[in-house]
Amino acid sequence: MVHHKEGTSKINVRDLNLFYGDKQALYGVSLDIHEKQVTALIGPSGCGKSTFLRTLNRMNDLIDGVKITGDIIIDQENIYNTNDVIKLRTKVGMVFQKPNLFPMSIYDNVAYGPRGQGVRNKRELDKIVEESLRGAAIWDEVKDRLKTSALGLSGGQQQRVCIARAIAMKPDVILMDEPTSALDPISTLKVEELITNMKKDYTIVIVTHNMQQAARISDRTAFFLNGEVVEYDNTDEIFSTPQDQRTEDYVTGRFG
Ligand SMILES: Nc1ncnc2c1ncn2[C@@H]1O[C@H](COP(=O)(O)OP(=O)(O)OP(=O)(O)O)[C@@H](O)[C@H]1O
Repeated sequence: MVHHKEGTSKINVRDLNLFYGDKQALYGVSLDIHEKQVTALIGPSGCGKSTFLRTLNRMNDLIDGVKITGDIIIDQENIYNTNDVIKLRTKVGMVFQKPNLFPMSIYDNVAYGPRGQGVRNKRELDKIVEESLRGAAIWDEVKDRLKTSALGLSGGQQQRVCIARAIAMKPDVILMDEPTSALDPISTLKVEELITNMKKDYTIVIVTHNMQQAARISDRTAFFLNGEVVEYDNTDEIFSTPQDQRTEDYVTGRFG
């Protein structure tokens, strides 16, 4: 018998199909993502991991000709039934593959979202900026240069400021699309440590090409192939005793 890790489900995906025009990219995806866990999405290039990740905060809405069927329920609410996409993206934040800070100061980057939501009080903004940078384990490195350009930081530091910028919006869920693929090994380790610490406060879904990374940091892993979820289970199970031959072939490096 398989013992599933404890956890309350935060996101329920049911029979999700996604089409880019005539081309179907996701086929009948159903899975539950658990609260305050790290869920990793793995699979070969082009299998639909990023597409799936982006459905969770409706980032695909921005692409012409996308059609989606099925349900994604977050906290009992079908996210495709709401008109308030801004609120959804506040609750479900995102960190991209390459750090994408704005050409402004570190402080202004982190304060950008809260200011947009109407926070004007300097004391309050200072507090949010400090808490967010602390939450992203970068405060000590930047506290003396908050007013300098964020683009002067190293790539690894910039990625942690991107995480701080996501945290500043007080999200429940943080989506990360290969957040360490542009980073050197030491920065990668720092971001992995950070993700591990963040799961006490956030539900994290991460796309990664790095299987060691999925094994190190995630609680659950979904293996995607050709737009389908082949297997979804506790990460330990996926890497030690996968049920499907295709999962085994992939995690042992026989293809991909
Ligand atoms: N904007 C788009 N328009 C049309 N097709 C797209 C678009 N974005 C992705 N696709 C196609 O959808 C499929 C899934 O792509 P997706 O980027 O989700 O895969 P992935 O598993 O994240 O790949 P990778 O690991 O290389 O990032 C691919 O066939 C891709 O070519």
